[in-house]
Amino acid sequence: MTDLTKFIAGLPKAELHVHHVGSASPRIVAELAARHEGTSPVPADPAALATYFEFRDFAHFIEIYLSVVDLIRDAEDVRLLTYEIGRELSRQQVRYAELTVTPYSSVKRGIPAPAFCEAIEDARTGARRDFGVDLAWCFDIPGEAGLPAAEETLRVALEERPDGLISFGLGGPEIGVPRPQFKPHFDRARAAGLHSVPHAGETTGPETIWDAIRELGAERIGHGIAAAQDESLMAYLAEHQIPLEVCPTSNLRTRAVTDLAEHPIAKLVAAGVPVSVNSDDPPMFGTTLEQEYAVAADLLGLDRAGVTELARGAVRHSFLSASGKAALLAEIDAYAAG
Ligand SMILES: O=c1[nH]cnc2c1ncn2[C@@H]1O[C@H](CO)[C@@H](O)[C@H]1O
Repeated sequence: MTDLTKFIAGLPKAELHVHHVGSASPRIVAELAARHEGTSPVPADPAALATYFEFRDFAHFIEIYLSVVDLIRDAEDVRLLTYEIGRELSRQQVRYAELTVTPYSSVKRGIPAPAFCEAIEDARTGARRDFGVDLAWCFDIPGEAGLPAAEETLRVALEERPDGLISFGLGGPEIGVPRPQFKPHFDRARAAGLHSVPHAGETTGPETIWDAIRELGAERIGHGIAAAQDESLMAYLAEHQIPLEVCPTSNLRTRAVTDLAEHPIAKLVAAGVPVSVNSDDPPMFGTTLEQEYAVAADLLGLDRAGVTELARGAVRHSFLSASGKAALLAEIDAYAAG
């Protein structure tokens, strides 16, 4: 383990772009697959999952992702999965994470919204108590399910309003899922005090990011790597300090980029675009947040001060309270000075 890797391992962190079901560890996925033996294509053997999580392209990734979503069949599955995510985050010194949760996918599979929200809130309480990790929720629309999913996601957000809910997002494929159709839903979510953080520019071009800004009022962009194709967009993101939640290994494994050496994060940073580094769906991509910091350090030529600044930036870009930000920034600074 290099000195920088050791430094990253102990560095207090915030994670802003990590998906609920996408964070299910091979052990949890295998346990759920065994519970539902014979009714799912997902292997019940953790070792076989590595092969199962190899993706031909983004559409194939979504297909595999949804096969794991099918394993989440009751509130206890939801609670177990969410609590264990807290354990894994604490192992990486993550103090705060904004977890992207897709209530529509579970409600559609028969888990009532109140039970779903109670389960994630139980896990949130447990993660804070047992692991010292503060979880917050982003409720996202699974874009491939269109307007019915948008309506239901907004209804659950506004009617259930779990304590940890802080933002409203849009995930799933971008191709064939134009962002403007969701303007009414984002308008109502923002009017209710939720932050707007849609995915855009992951698998489509800069125009999707412009739509996310102009139509959905995006305060941050999920991925947004296509901004590197549009100088005026990068200048706009830099001027208005609209951060990109960049997930380098995700982009490689879903084939959004062909080679890490070609990843546009360095171009984005050079243009002054604020970025954070995130793991997205860590077990599915064979990565961790720690590893993403190491990948970013490599791509950006960062030393200890550089990765410390990455961690500070994620805290600044987060929707933590001012006091929460101050406390975590102070902890990061104390660690870096040690
Ligand atoms: O990298 C990603 N991009 C877009 N959507 C993603 C990603 N990772 C996980 N999801 C999830 O895929 C589901 C599709 O129904 C959504 O729940 C979205 O949150």
